[in-house]
Amino acid sequence: MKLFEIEINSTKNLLPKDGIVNYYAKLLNKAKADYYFKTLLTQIEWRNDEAIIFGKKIITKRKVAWYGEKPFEYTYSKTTKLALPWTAELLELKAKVEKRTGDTFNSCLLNLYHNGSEGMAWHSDGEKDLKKNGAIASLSFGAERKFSFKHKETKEKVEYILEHGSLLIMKGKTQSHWLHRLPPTTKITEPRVNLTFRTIVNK
Ligand SMILES: O=C(O)CCC(=O)C(=O)O
Ligand SMILES: [Fe+2]
Repeated sequence: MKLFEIEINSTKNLLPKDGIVNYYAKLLNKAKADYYFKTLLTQIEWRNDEAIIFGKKIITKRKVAWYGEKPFEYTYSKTTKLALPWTAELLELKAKVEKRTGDTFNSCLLNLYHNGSEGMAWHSDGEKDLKKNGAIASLSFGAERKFSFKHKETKEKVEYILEHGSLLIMKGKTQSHWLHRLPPTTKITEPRVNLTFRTIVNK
């Protein structure tokens, strides 16, 4: 009975319409999630992100990194990044995610939020470098944070807590119809690392 419930929960669509989002609370057990969290914090080449917003260059407190199977260029918020080669740990995590989802990925964007004051504003990940309607697999480590979706036309909202060691998949038409964000919060003082595995189309 328990197994059956877990099965249903993990494959259920969290969105009511216009896209597909699945959540797996425990892709990794606590010990494995702790191990990857610690390793990623020290091993990844974290850099402050630059973005051009309303024509002004800003440097975010949040840190980012971009890895992939080739030195892909990835452009968003009018800035371009060149992917670093996979690390052993990122390849292990990619394999786990691919096994669970049945999708394949060739790159990963990583975000480090030092505490709840750092977040990410409403956006969708439909940049033209990304495969159209391709799955995006989001792995979370560290502090539990709220993650919100907002429908672009109806403004309908859906919110979930992303747990340590969890996997969230966004696929189908999700990016065309929904925005998502990581809201800032004064309640969280601990860091969080997020990995989004993506598919960049070859140019
Ligand atoms: O940190 C998160 O959970 C989301 C990150 C995100 O939306 C992105 O990198 O595009
Ligand atoms: Fe995103």
